[in-house]
Amino acid sequence: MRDHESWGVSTVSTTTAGGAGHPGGPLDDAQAQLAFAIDHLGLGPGPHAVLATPRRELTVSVPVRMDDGSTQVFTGHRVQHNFTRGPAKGGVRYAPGVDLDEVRALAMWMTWKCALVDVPYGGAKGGINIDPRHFSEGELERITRRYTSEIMPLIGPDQDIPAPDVGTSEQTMAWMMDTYSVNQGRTVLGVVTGKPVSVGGSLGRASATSRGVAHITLLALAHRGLEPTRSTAVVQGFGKVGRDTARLLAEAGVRVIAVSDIDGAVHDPEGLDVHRLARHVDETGTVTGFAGAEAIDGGAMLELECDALVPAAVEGVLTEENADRVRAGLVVEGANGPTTKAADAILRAKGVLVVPDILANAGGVVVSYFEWVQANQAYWWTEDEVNERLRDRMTMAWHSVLTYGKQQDLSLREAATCLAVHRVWEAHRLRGQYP
Ligand SMILES: NC(=O)C1=CN([C@@H]2O[C@H](COP(=O)(O)OP(=O)(O)OC[C@H]3O[C@@H](n4cnc5c(N)ncnc54)[C@H](OP(=O)(O)O)[C@@H]3O)[C@@H](O)[C@H]2O)C=CC1
Ligand SMILES: O=C(O)CCC(=O)C(=O)O
Repeated sequence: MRDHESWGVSTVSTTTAGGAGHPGGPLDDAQAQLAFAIDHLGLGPGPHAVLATPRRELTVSVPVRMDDGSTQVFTGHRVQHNFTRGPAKGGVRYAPGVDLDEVRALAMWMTWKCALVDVPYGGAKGGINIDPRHFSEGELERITRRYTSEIMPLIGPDQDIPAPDVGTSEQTMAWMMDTYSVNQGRTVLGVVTGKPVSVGGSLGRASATSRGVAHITLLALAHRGLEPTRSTAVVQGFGKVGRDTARLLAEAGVRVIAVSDIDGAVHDPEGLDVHRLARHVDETGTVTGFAGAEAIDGGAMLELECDALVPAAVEGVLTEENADRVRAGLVVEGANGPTTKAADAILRAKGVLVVPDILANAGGVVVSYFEWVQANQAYWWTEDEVNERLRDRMTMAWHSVLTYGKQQDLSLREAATCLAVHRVWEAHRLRGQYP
């Protein structure tokens, strides 16, 4: 691994970095989950301080020439929470309001997620505070290339491997891979995952997160004694995760009664025709206005009676304010951090089974791992091979969380976090990295 000091990358001290974050914000919640696991596992203040603190953080200015000739300077971040089990891994987010605390929380969740599904990575996340909808394709390309250049000291196929997240795409990853490769003077396919298949992406990666979410939803429904064809689902978000989750659930026979995007929600108690809805979104850019469905408020949609509610958009949508009105039997977290700590407690008290993000949406990073393995070996698997191996990993993770939760009388979130923290700390201990 390159010496980050020699690249001028700032490091962080345990006293300043990775604190509690905004009260009630994602970092606050992530830190509370870690504190619970540390306590439950009987690990002391030393392990707690190590795991509460990102190993590296980099904040960069991204100056970019706009189409009108002006120059704008954006702020980007890359946080590596942990890389004790392997290179850091995690997505890059382009969204308004992205800040260091949000990226810190998302990076910590990546560490637990990778450990839980036992891929040999640590956790990282990156982001730029922009609304990508307000920029042309050319501007997005220039923003991406400059951001990649600025975080270059941190990333690399053995160091930190970015992937798509909210507001980024396969195309973003192709630009990142190209920028990195041009600087190295050779093509480095393994530097990012979630690339287009024609430039070293994996078959099955585009729908992998959704495939994992749908598979876990079906396992959770079965756990509750529910047949897919007698079940209903509501999906928030119709992007890379939500859209295929809705499709795959519908293909499994689940009645998807409502979906939403940032513009609003559409509802049909008889079940939406998800394929027709996807065509409508391709034509109009939004789920709203879908013929034959009732338009409803996106917030009200979260309170519809259903068997499985799948928040697959942004964090902090199930809160102290609305959790008591949730009428779903299950919440399956397609998004990262959609349920606040307060909401989690309310849902648990109501008997709602919450399948946590680090389990439910881990399919993306599982197939990112497969993509990295394939790219490093320059040998490509069939889509069926990818999907089958993904399914096995997700099933294994589900059963291990369920079993540990039952044994220890823990919620699924508590069980998943404890299992993951235990694995990460075990790696620290075996490597001799403990205070
Ligand atoms: N992509 C991946 O592989 C993985 C993603 N995740 C997580 O899944 C979540 C979604 O990511 P992804 O699908 O990639 O992101 P996308 O940017 O592809 O899609 C986000 C979707 O959420 C919608 N949205 C945004 N804000 C709201 C809101 N307030 N109410 C309802 N819908 C909203 C967007 O609407 P609109 O289309 O109108 O903009 C869009 O449909 C994030 O939490 C991400 O971290 C987790 C694991 C892997
Ligand atoms: O595919 C990856 O590497 C990470 C995806 C991601 O950002 C996530 O799981 O939250």
